[in-house]
Amino acid sequence: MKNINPTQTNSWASLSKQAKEKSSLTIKSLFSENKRFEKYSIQLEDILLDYSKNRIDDSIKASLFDLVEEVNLKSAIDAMFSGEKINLTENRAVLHTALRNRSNSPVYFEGNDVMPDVNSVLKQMKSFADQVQEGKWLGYTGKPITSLVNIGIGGSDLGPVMVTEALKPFQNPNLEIFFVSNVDGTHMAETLKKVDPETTLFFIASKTFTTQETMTNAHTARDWFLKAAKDDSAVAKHFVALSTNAKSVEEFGIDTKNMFAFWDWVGGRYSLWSAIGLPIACVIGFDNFEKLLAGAHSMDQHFRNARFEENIPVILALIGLWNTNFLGATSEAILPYDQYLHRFAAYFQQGNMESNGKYVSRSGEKVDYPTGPIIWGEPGTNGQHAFYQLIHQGTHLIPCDFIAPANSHNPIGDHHVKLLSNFFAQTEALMNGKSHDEVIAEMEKAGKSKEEIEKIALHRVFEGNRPTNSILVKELNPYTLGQLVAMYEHKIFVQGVIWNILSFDQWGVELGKVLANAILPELHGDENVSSHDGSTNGLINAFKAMRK
Ligand SMILES: O=P(O)(O)OC[C@H]1O[C@@](O)(CO)[C@@H](O)[C@@H]1O
Repeated sequence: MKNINPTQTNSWASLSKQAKEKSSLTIKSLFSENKRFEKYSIQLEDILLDYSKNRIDDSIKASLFDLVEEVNLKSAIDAMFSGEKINLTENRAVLHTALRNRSNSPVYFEGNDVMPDVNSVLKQMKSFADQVQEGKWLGYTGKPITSLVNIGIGGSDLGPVMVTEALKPFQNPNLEIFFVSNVDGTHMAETLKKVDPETTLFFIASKTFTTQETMTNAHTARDWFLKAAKDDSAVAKHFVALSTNAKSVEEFGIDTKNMFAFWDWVGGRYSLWSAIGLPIACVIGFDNFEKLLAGAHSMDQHFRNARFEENIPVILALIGLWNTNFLGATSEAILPYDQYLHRFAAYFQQGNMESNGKYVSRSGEKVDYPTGPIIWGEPGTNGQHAFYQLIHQGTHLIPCDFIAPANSHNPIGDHHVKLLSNFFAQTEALMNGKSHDEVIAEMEKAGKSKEEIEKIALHRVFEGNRPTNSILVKELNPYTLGQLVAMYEHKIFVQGVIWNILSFDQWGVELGKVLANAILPELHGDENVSSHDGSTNGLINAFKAMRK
């Protein structure tokens, strides 16, 4: 992959120039051109992306596509899919796409086709998931497993949480799944209240099998379990490991035949497609897990083969880049109008911010342009009653992705059309706003006095011109969810390439862990500490005083 500073490209210069010259460009005015919706929307199978409500005209769009040519995106895509070690600082390949390579065509890493190993783990996962689904995986007292508890954090938690919540309609009604991630004892304590050791299966999910939170929770779960089972041999029936680290799995006391492996070329935040997805497969069934993989594979094929001008992840990446680097947005909101997707934004907080929250470029220099945005969001319509005030009338530009299924799994009464009426209305309102004249006319029509109009009309004006993408999916199911997740994964990849940063390591999470390990022993005992700055010393000593 080439090492190109994007700001040195001709297209970046053109985009900068256009951003200045077209600063008064309004989205609304762009719709005077007919067929804008047709030109600025794209459909892939059952997913429609409408990106017409953005401050982008044909010449800006052309320059954005010139940019991906200048940064040689095609060779970057090929490098990733062909197993090159593009994760330079960890000297690893990035091949989560191989996990869902339903074509089974060879994928080479260091000269070896990884597909036989991928398929072998999938076969092991299927066998296990089928037993759990059919009530054939029995606990130490001979009862079928009914409660699944995933113990993991970050990419070993967020993906399985998001997917099992999103696909709740596909869950086996005889099974219940719980997730423990925080080292806060409350998370484990509250979960253990809900499960029975005789019928509970624990998934210890950790790529490294060293993460403090996960190992602490795993030991606590095992102690809790053995208090009831009283026999170490029972652990094998109630604990499985999802990891790349067989040695540490064995040291924990899990038989490696109960270990589901994955590989260093799978990043934690890209691992739900791997053995980390075993709890997903157990609760929705392996057939549905395969549909999830198939959806992601379909998006992979689209991403690899579609012309950039008709490439959904590339389009989303370029719109995000325009908003971030030329319109000054610092965050992006993901607003799913589907309650089942209530953890979707949280998932891509890690996916996006742990990938592109970087300030050093591939060449080791500090970048002088914004990189990864802050990702946040909540389901609609709840967000409308919480933070849409700021999105509509705040001082920040907040590009939003609205996502909704055309069909609900719960078609009760007129709920769904009400939900979707809000979905459509919000992007319309964010684009068109409401002018001062419109407000005055509205208030006059309502019989408001001149004084009242003068007093509050300005507060009721909506500037509009706030950019949004709308993503309409026929139905949220394993296949379309797989497509949506892969779509955002590739958007993030494309932006990392353009920003010339390394999207697949995460050195930024290390310092806090190291300092916490140094502080931990200081929290025991009564003596005051003085080894830190005044604030940290003061806080630690106050903590210790409060505990007496
Ligand atoms: O799966 P594991 O090795 O326990 O890591 C958990 C999470 O911790 C990190 O913050 C890396 O330390 C995330 O990247 C990762 O998903």
